[in-house]
Amino acid sequence: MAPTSSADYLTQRSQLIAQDRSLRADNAIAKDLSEDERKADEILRRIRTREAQSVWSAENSTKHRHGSQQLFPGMEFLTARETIVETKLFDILSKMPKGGLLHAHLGAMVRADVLLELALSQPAMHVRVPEVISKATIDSVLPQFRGLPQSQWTTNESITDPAYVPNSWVPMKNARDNFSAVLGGPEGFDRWITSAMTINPAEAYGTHNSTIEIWKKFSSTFGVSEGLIFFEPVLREYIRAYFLSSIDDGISYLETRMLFHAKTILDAKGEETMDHKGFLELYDSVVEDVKAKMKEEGREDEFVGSKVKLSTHFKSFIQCSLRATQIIYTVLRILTPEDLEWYLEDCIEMKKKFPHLIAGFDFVGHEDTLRPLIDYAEPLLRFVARQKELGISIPFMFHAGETLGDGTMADMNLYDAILLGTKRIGHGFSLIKHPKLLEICREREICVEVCPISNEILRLTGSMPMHPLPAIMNQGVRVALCSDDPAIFGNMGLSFDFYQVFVASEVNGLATLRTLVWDSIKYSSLEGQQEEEAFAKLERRWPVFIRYILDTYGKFEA
Ligand SMILES: O=c1[nH]cnc2c1ncn2[C@@H]1O[C@H](CO)[C@@H](O)[C@H]1O
Repeated sequence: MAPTSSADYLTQRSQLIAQDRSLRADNAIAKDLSEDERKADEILRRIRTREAQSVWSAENSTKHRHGSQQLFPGMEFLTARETIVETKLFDILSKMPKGGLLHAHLGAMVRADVLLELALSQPAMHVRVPEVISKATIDSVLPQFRGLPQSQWTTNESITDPAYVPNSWVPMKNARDNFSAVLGGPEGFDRWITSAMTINPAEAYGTHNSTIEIWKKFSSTFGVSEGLIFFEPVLREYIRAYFLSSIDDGISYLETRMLFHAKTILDAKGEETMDHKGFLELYDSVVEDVKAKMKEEGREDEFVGSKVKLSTHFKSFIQCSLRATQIIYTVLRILTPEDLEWYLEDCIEMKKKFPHLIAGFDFVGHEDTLRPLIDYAEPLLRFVARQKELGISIPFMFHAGETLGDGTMADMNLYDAILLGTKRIGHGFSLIKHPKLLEICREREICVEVCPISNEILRLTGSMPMHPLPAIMNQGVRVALCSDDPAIFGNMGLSFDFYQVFVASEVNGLATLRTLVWDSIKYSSLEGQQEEEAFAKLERRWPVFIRYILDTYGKFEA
């Protein structure tokens, strides 16, 4: 009905806004904030408004060094990063307990400098290149690393000496120590390797500014880092560093995608003997180590999955089945459907051996250019039937719709993911184009693992204000924010992704943050007592976070 007075108009306006937002997951929580949370919400909003002016406005743009010439909230992350870390809002978000990280690729979870240090401590680690490294080749030639068996260790000195024999192995430490002074010496070596394992703003926003081009660079980083990571002594410390740095950012539960494409990993002797079972044992033992360390430090609330104390005779059985499920078994979408069979069988075997560790199954790799899900429908349907027979459950957690396409193979993956019964959707960037799928996701609570910074760096969006996330959230689809490949993008932890999302929408408030955090546990693989434990830990930590906001910023930002 047309409004009859200005009071009536305002009432109708409020109703219309409320209706429009009624589907949002944070809607109920927004009405249910405690007094302290309401104050914290006001502070957050005020800081956001002030920093939009004091930090992210045109007046500051001249200070700005790389990439885009303009500053604005939610702008290109690689250009904005050093500014973000100085803001009050970032300080607050970095203190927030984040819940779970549900979309993360193991091969890209530890900072390049930390990985380099871990690898350098191993005398077995060698490097080789197809050409001598010089000013002319350093920008195009990529190194290959490998932990060699002792019988194959070399005493070669340098990969920058003109006498270097192409493709011969050089101990990594020698290659670094003797890296030519013209190329910056040992620090030049570190810079070279780091830039081969990360994406910089000149690439993302200049030379590789399209999804196809940036994916070439992105894929090449994995080729360099895998030789450093997948060597048992490094891998063990790498996983530990991944857990501890995540915990430091307030992440208390990790559901990690591990690529099981290679059938073996190098053991401590440099031999290819560590099979998938060996890898899962190693992962498990690091989980236990980290849990023990957190317990020792009285920080059990910061990491989920500690063994539950039970006094019944079921104790040992229940302890064993109650540890956190943590690994999503992934393969590359280059496999033929025939080759996939071996992996599906292997995945079932691993699930039987490590019921607490295997949380799901997924395909990885560039959706725009590699095989679509429909190619695998038959073996996947048999896989589901096999699980029923065996009484086990390995839900699909498919990457789907990580694309700008409309009706393309990658976009169509969304239909297959949903028909195949996916529990969550990885990325779902193109989901917003599909009204029926949005409705299904909302009704079946298929949570979308949204990776905002990844999407921006891989050029699906120019900046956060252009990202479909607000539209997805307004449609009532459940979301978990995720970092995807932070070692490559520089968005370590989850604080950066939360930051970019929070500044890019005026609707977002404390209730949004709370909902995203709680949903990251609700839509994780945690169930029953473990899920309750995770929520209980969050309930204890959240008020400490709210107190921090009030105590640190309450006076100044009132
Ligand atoms: O966002 C992504 N979409 C699809 N595949 C990915 C993404 N991030 C990483 N990988 C793929 O995962 C493997 C390492 O586990 C790499 O092959 C990489 O291409």
